[in-house]
Amino acid sequence: MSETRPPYVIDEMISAKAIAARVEALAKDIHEEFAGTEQLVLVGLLRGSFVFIADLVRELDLPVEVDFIEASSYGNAMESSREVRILKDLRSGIEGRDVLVVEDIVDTGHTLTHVVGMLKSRTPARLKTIALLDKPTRREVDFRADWTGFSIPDEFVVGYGIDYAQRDRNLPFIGKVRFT
Ligand SMILES: O=P(O)(O)OC[C@H]1O[C@H](OP(=O)(O)OP(=O)(O)O)[C@H](O)[C@@H]1O
Ligand SMILES: Nc1nc2[nH]cnc2c(=O)[nH]1
Repeated sequence: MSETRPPYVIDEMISAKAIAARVEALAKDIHEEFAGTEQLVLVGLLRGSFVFIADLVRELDLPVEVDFIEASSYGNAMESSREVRILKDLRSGIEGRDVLVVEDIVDTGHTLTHVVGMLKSRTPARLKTIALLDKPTRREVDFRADWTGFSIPDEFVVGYGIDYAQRDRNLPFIGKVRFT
């Protein structure tokens, strides 16, 4: 789909080392919050969170179940459609259970607002959210994750699971896209 992507370079914004240190610290917070929970359900939002959840879960010394929802609102574009489509739902029921939704980035806030609303209607015991990145200046709806890795400026970012038109998810760092 290269026709949707003009030429660009990627400038590193957050190094792989800084991400690893932050994920380790976040895992300590999660551990404190959910210590004693019988089995925490980690819900990763595909596709962007797959790297973050993989690193986070390996830092958690808790009984966890891992499940996924696939949500999409950007397609191959750089602007949100504001219409969140659920392409894949959870396999497990979450009624009466503790749930942590794991997201890569909160931008307009539409994706997590939609997903949290949907999951709350299933009456979990506790539902919390964690996002690696937050772009607070872009918010269009009132949403705040319970834990955030890094607050970043209004730049279009890629790497560590996050794509530009399905590319660059495999970069080990977070970088900003700069058109050339
Ligand atoms: O706060 P918002 O403006 O709603 O944006 C955040 C969402 O946008 C991206 O998803 P995308 O729709 O690109 O799907 P993907 O995760 O499969 O790349 C990202 O992974 C978040 O889920
Ligand atoms: N790739 C990418 N997807 C997003 N979705 C919402 N914000 C962003 C961003 O900065 N980069």
